[in-house]
Amino acid sequence: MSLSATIHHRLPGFTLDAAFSAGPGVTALFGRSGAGKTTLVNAVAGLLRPDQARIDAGGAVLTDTARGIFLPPHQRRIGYVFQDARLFPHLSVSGNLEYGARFAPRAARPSRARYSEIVDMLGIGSLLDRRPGALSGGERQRVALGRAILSAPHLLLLDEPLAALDEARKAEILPYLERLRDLGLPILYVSHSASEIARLAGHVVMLDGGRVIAAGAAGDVLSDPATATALGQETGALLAGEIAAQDPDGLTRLSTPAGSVWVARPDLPVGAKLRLRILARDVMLATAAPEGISALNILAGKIERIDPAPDGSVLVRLRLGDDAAILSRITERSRRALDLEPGMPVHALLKSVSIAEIAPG
Ligand SMILES: Nc1ncnc2c1ncn2[C@@H]1O[C@H](COP(=O)(O)OP(=O)(O)OP(=O)(O)O)[C@@H](O)[C@H]1O
Repeated sequence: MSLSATIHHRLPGFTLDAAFSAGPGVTALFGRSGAGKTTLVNAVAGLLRPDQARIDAGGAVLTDTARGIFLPPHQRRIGYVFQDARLFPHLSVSGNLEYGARFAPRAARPSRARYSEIVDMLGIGSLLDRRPGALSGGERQRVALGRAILSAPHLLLLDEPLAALDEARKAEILPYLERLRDLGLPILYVSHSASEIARLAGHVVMLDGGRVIAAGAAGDVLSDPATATALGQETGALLAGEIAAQDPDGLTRLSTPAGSVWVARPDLPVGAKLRLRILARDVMLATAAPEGISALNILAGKIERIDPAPDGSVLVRLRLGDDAAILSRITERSRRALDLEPGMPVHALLKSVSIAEIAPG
């Protein structure tokens, strides 16, 4: 199942002109406030009738303005979860879930076993008799996710599902979103948070001013300097790694396409796969292999490009081996002092490396 969309829509003072596709797993829609994310998601859901558009999902044409096709929202097989759960306050949790199931076409209506499986997956079994007013924000979102999944959708649209939650509730719900992702359904996930995206998304579509400015694998988009304006201090790259060894001094060696990286020991076995996030502001550069320095993680690479960053610093993109790229944010003064140019070999000193995600399995 996949989604492909080309949408052109004019609002007073704003034009959405975007084309993108999304396959199974999470595709993050990312961009600053006012970039057009909600307008785009509403067009996919059929809540907005675009001026010109073609939107296909799993072979079905949802919108094709050239042929006068516009399926109403309830016929699109799309589950939509908003920032605020929007549960029916007068129905119990089970009433809300059953309402979702009623939207599934007869042939796809969830069985009792499927219903229980989803209730268990979201950890809401003990809440079934309660009304939404008696649930925490995180619980309400889990019920809203359950209601959406039980409608047997071909596609899930999650519009900032964690935005209204505090950090503790966010941390509580993220593992459920990971399980949801692993169901293999395409999920379009609108978020402002680079760390959520680093944790959940396989693909990223970056919007700015109603246009797609970068799209592709999360690692490629997040290390694309074009995305720095939207990401600000959160600009940083992803690096895939696998636990290679647990050293006796408490550090763990990861093998990555860029070479070995050491992190404080995560409680995981050798062979476990991880996704590391390396913020551009945490990467220093040296033109010669540094000696007498306490930094553990020093990777050799080559400068691919140098771009001015919005805050007056510069972003240096380094290629590290065939399969990895990271960004370093340095001052223009340092760039000049080191005479950095594309093509130069350099050493990257990683001041900090965080684990963005532990791959399932
Ligand atoms: N019904 C409308 N009429 C006129 N302008 C609108 C309408 N809806 C949205 N806009 C404008 O379209 C632009 C995109 O809005 P949209 O809500 O899609 O952005 P967004 O990326 O989802 O923002 P946020 O992250 O703040 O939710 C904004 O400039 C907004 O003011």
